[in-house]
Amino acid sequence: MRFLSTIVPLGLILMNVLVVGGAGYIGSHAVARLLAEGHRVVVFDNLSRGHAQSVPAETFVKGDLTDSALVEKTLHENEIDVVMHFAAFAEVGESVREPAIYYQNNVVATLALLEAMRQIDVKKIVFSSTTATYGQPEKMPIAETTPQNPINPYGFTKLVIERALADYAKAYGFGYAALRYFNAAGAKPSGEIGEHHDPESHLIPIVLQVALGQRESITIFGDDYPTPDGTCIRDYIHVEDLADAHLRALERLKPGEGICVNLGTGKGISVREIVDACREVTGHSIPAVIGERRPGDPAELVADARLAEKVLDWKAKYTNVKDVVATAWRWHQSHPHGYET
Ligand SMILES: NC(=O)c1ccc[n+]([C@@H]2O[C@H](COP(=O)([O-])OP(=O)(O)OC[C@H]3O[C@@H](n4cnc5c(N)ncnc54)[C@H](O)[C@@H]3O)[C@@H](O)[C@H]2O)c1
Ligand SMILES: O=c1ccn([C@@H]2O[C@H](COP(=O)(O)OP(=O)(O)O[C@H]3O[C@H](CO)[C@H](O)[C@H](O)[C@H]3O)[C@@H](O)[C@H]2O)c(=O)[nH]1
Repeated sequence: MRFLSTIVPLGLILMNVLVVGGAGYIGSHAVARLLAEGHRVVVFDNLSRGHAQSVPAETFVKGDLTDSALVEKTLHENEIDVVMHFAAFAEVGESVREPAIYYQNNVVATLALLEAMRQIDVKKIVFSSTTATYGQPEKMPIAETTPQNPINPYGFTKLVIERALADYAKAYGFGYAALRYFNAAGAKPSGEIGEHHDPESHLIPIVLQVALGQRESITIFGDDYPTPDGTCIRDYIHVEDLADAHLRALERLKPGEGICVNLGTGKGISVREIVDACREVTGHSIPAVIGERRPGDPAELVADARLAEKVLDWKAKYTNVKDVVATAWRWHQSHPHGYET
């Protein structure tokens, strides 16, 4: 007999959730939140870019998405109700240099996951999509009605899966959410878990590594963009706000329907402003040098997140970038080498 989701008072439905890529940065924060809410969680991750220490050991299954037998077994034995899918390669610059691994891991491996789900009749999924599916729109902020024209392979791979999910919803009755995150940032305020990529490519952790004395300076990739201070503008969304949106999406999945929403704060912050915020939070001078533009980088990406407010009843709680940086700084100070002891 299929283990039915437990219905507890106050209408909260507890589910069996498979978190694919749950040992990564955003996934581990979602896992912590799911467990805190009482859901039953199984983390499935090949640890290619994640850390077993970031999730409770009893929840963890090591495996690759392309190992269909293992994915099916995990779905079946744990009577999974819904999948949260974070597993992917997620670096714009790397995707330009190495598109093959992006198409393989983000497209081929995800299609294998969808097939395994179909085999076991698990048809609910929350998918990590991205702003990168929009490319460089002419108008800011970016709404969900903005055409999706990616300008780098990473964005294309995520758009392919959004389209596949829409078709799987229509043809097979999948219920899905494609959450288009803007730039994930920050860490759990307790400092227990946070961002650890090796090598690190994301702006805030790199700037904080300068403050920790692990790098001499931060290189700003281009100061000749058509933005007020010449550096790229992004919308930095706290990882705890992302986790919150996932929980809300989970409760709203319906067979045959898709929820496609932006997750951002609606505020654009330049690279220089991030460096300044890090200087203020850490009290370190953080030397910055200007370098070449990084291929594949759009000048400006800012969310119009009003649809998420309407559909998920969700709004970013962290709206001041200094508060976001402060949580990241707590994590980096307590874990200067990330999850490595
Ligand atoms: N970080 C951001 O700013 C951002 C923004 C938008 C969207 N996203 C998306 O959110 C998701 C999570 O991003 P993140 O920053 O936490 O990345 P991450 O690299 O920290 O986490 C990804 C996890 O997936 C695992 N994984 C990768 N391929 C796998 C496979 N084939 N089988 C099993 N496990 C596999 C990795 O080991 C890692 O633990 C990604 O899908 C990414 O595209 C991230
Ligand atoms: O050493 C650095 C690192 C980054 N940057 C700049 O800082 C900004 C942010 O760069 P990140 O690498 O931190 O993030 P991206 O905007 O490239 O991409 C992130 O957000 C995207 C969505 O907007 C994707 O989803 C992607 O997965 C995620 O890594 C960019 O303008 C980048 O050029 C620097 O100037 N110097």
